[in-house]
Formats: sequence, structure tokens, C-alpha cells
Amino acid sequence: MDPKSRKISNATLQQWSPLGEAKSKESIVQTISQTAETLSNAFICDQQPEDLIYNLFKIPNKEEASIGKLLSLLKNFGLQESDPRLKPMMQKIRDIEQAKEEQFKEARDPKHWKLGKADFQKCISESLSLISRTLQNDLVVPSWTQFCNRIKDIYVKCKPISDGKVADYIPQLSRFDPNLWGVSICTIDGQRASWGDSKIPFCVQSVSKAFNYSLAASDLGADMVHHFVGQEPSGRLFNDICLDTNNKPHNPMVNSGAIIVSSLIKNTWNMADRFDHMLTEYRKIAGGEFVGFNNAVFLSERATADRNFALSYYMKENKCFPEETKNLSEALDFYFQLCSMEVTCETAAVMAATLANGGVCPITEERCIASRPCRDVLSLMNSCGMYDYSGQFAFHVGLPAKSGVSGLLIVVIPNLVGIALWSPPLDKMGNSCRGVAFCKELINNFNFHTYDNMSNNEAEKYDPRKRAGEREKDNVVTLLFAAKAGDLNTVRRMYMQGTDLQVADYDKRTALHLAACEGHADVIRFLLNTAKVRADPKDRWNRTPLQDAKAEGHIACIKLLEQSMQLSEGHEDEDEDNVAPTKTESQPKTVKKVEKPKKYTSPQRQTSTAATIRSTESSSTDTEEEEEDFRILLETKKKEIAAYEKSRKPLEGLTNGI
Ligand SMILES: NC(=O)CC[C@H](N)C(=O)O
Repeated sequence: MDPKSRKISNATLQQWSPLGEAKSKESIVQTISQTAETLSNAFICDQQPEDLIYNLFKIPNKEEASIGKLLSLLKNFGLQESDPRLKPMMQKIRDIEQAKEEQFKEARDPKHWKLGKADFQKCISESLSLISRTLQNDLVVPSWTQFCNRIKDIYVKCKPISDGKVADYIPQLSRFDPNLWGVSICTIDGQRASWGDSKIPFCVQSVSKAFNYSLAASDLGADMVHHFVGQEPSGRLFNDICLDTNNKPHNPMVNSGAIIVSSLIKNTWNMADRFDHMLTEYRKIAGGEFVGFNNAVFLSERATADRNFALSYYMKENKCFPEETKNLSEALDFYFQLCSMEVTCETAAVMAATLANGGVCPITEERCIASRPCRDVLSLMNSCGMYDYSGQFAFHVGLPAKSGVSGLLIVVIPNLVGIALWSPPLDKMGNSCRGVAFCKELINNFNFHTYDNMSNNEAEKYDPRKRAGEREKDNVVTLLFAAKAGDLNTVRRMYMQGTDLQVADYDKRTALHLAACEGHADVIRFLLNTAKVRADPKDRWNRTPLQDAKAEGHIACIKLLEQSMQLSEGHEDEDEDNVAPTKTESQPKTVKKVEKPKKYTSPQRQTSTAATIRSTESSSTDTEEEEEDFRILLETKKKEIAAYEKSRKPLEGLTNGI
């Protein structure tokens, strides 16, 4: 993709204008594009990436570059200063700043950190790959600001929802304010953003089931885990006392399965080491973000867990536990501890992004979950993650998700982003009401549903992965193939969606060219009469659709194109006069004699000699009557167009209708 076509947001450009002399938007974009292009081909250019980046942020007429501007650019693409991949750079900046403060005895404004070339390059050296990718706009969501604005709109739209009830069967949970509402996102490239109550800690509760299963399966293997737990949705409430037909828990996402899965984790270790192990693993999945433990919730849940004890004794009776489980209270304590792990929305988004990223944490690039368990947990989240709402969620949202009674709901868009939603009020299935509403609205706006990406999909939803040029490129490709195939419905749909039907590919070929080449008169008629495209676009070889039609001998297409070209010539005459036609002027003008087309043989467009002869012959076989009829039709249509221009009402006859 030509780097010049990569969009740099205005916000980013605004950031840069104070770089010494006021740089025009074009010159900044030019510099970034040149840098991006060179960075993407660094291996073939003589400049080192560090030099390129230094020059990009260099302050004119000074031997310094602004590291502050670099940081604000990274921020515009969603990369946080706290990102572990930027920590070495941030540490070096602080060390240099500290040394300078000591030297100059003055506090310096961090926003405009100016560093000499050696210091600047020392700072960026350990984060070079991420910085280069960002400058090449090569992150998974290139238009970050636009994407975030759309997510924020959905967050705002869901805020007034007041359905649901805060869980109270665990007393500590019931103390949360029902108005709390937080949203955080993290892409597989570590681009992050948050809205609302995203920094307030809360317990993961059943969301832990997804990560416990992932870690157990990574450690023991899927087959071992599924010797004890099934993969079928239960269709029942998350804490129902029931087993499947094999007398096993239905799946790891309901309480029965989760209790058994947690009893499989490091079950020969002592309780303290088991807990430490899981806290460490959770923190790895979270990329070092906050993961705590809420002892009050743990104690409160343990003291009110009759249902889970009853369920566990029922499973003990059915020999569901591994033989290593000797003490049911300890087994349940461990399960309750994992449910009482504390996170924030921001943490949970990184954890969800680790699942979206195939088990590798996006902000540390550390593998935390093996690939197969990551695939398996997403399958189970897709089929069982929302309890007995899972079927409807898969239908309406079509994404892997896991909910918990604290009001947390994580959603995973594989290979793109992890989303954490938190709002305590729950529906009767135990899912966050605002969270579920957000997911439905997300699918209304983005093509994230598993089956939104079918070919010939008619829904025009936003895909944040697309670069601006790619979206246009898609339209061109779709339109030209439709015109070539004579697929008028697709051409009509794209017209209805506001696509410019005059778009051309890199050979400057348009839909009209393709339709003329293939003889699709109905498509030509629609393009000319309804979409009002220019009748005479010229491709790279200076060839018009009329010449294509004649080269291929498509008579009907020739007539339509000649008629339209003459109409527009006549129209241009009127425009040239630029005066309202007076009574005498409205008299029919003599129609210019249409030049017989010259024979066309372009190296790229060798047409068969027969077709060429046919087209030349066909234009000479027109009878005088036909030409007279044609002239009369021409004059009638000219008058109708003049009247239409005045009345701006739909024109009968000429339009193809939609
Ligand atoms: N759905 C949930 O979040 C339930 C978790 C809770 N700890 C329980 O076992 O009931």
C-alpha cells in the first residue's frame, strides 16, 4: 500500500505544527509519508531507521529532536507511555531529564523534551520496531481516533440503560453502585483506550473461568481437561446442580465445570503456591497491569456458598473430581480465590486482547496461553460463555465472550481487539445489561460478527482494520467486477450506498469501460442515466468506453454512449452560452455529425480483428430512418433534461430506475 495514501489524523498533524517553523499540513504529511515509505523499505535505503525518525522529529535549525512529539504521536495511535514495550525508552528519557535537571537546576516541561541526536537515538533504540511500525501506520487499527470515536458513541449510548439488578447472593458484590459503567479496549498491537469507570477495581468472578481453563489446558493439555469436563452448553443457569449424560460437568464456563477445572490446576501443590502461581499467570496475561485479590469478597463468597457446596458434593458423589482432590473445602476455596481476583476494565481489556492475539500478550509480546487452548477457550466462550443466553448472544453478536456476576463482560474479536465492559446490574441470566447492549450495538456498527465477513455481504459496516485507501480500493474492485459481469444489482447497491460510480482503477478504467467492453447495455444505461457518470472517461491509453464498445462490436452500447456523449456535448453548448435558452434558442439545434471511430489497437487491448471490422461495419449499417429517429429522440430528451434541471423531478424514460 502506497504509504502516501496512509491517513495521518488531523489531531496528529496538529501535534506537529509547533515543530519550529509552522509546517503546512501537506509538508508534514509528505515528511511522514517519506519516512513511512523509507522505514518500510529501510533495508534498501542508505539511511538508518534511527536517523529517519530523528530527522522526522528534528527541530528546524537546531541539532535537537522533540521526543515529546514522538510520544504524543504514539499516543494518537493508542500506545500508552506505560506500555511495557516503551518502558526502556521512557526510563532513558527520565534518566536524561534527571541528569539535565541536575545540570541546569531547572524542571523541564516533559511535553517538549528536546534531545540531541545521540540521546534521542539512544532513547528510541529499544522501541524502534514499535515506533517504526507506528510511523508506517502499520498497526492493526490505522484510523485509531475514528475507531475510538465510534466506540465512545456506543459507550455513551449504553450509559442511560437502567435495566438489571446488582448481584446480592455474594454480599460484597451488592455494594457496588449500579450506575458504574466502564469500557476499555486493547488491540493485538497494544493500542488502548478507555471510557467511564475503567480504573475502578472489581472482582473477575466467572470471567476467571475462561482464563483458568486456558491455563489448565496449557499446562495439562486439552484432552486431559476434557476427560473431566465436557464442551456442551448446559442451557441452564450458571450454578444449576446438573451434569451431562456422561455424568460430567457440561463445560468449563459454568460453575460445575469451573470448580472441576480449578481442582485440576497444580493440584499437588500447597494452597499458597497454587494461588501465587495463578496470580503470576493472571498478571502475565494482563501484561503487568493491575491484578489484585479481594479478600473480603473471597470471605463473603465462602460464607454464602451453599449452592456451590451442594453442587460440589453432588459432583463428588458422581466421581467428577480428580483423585488428587482430597478436601472439598480446599478445592472450593481455590475456586473462590480465583473468582475474587481483582482487576480493572483496563486490565481485563489487555487480558481479552491476549486471547484475541492467540495467547500472546500484546503489550509484552510474551506467550501466556498455548495456541490450542487459546483456540479452544474462544470456542467455549462462543458457545457457553454467556450461560443460557449463549445461543442468543452467538446469534445476535457472534463473538466469543465471558460474563461474570460482578458485571464484567469480556468480548474477543480474534486478531483484532479485546474489549472489557463493566457495569454491575445483571439480567436474569447473570450477564451485565449494559455490557450485552454494548455488544449488540457494536455488531450494528462494525463488521465484527463471525458471519459479517461473507463475500457479497450487502451490509456496509465499518471495518477499523481497513486503511482509507483499502476501502476505496475495495469499492473499485467490487464495482469494476460487477460492471464486467453485468451485475446490475451490485452496481445499483453501490450507487444506493453512495459509492462514486466514476471511480477508476490504476489504469483509469471505469465501470463504464468494463460494461462497454463486455456489452452490458443495461449497466451502461444505469450508469449514464441514473448515476449520471461521464460518458467519455479516458483510460491510461486515452481510450473511451465508446471506443471499447466499438472495438467489441456492441451496437446497443455504442448507441447509448453516442447518445449520451452527444447529449452532454449539446448540454455543454448550452453551458458555454451560459444563458437561459430564449424562445428562438430552444429551436432544435442541428446535431453534430458523429465522427466514425478510428480503428483502435492498443498494445494492452488487442481486440480481435473480426470484432473491429464488425464494429466499423455496424456503425455504417445505421439506416437514415434510424438516424432521424435518433435525432428526434435526442431533441426530445434534451428538452426533458432542460425541464428536469428546472423542476429537479425524476425524469421519466431516461432513468433506469433503482
Ligand atoms: N457467574 C458468576 O460470575 C458466578 C461466580 C461466582 N463465584 C459463583 O460461583 O457463583
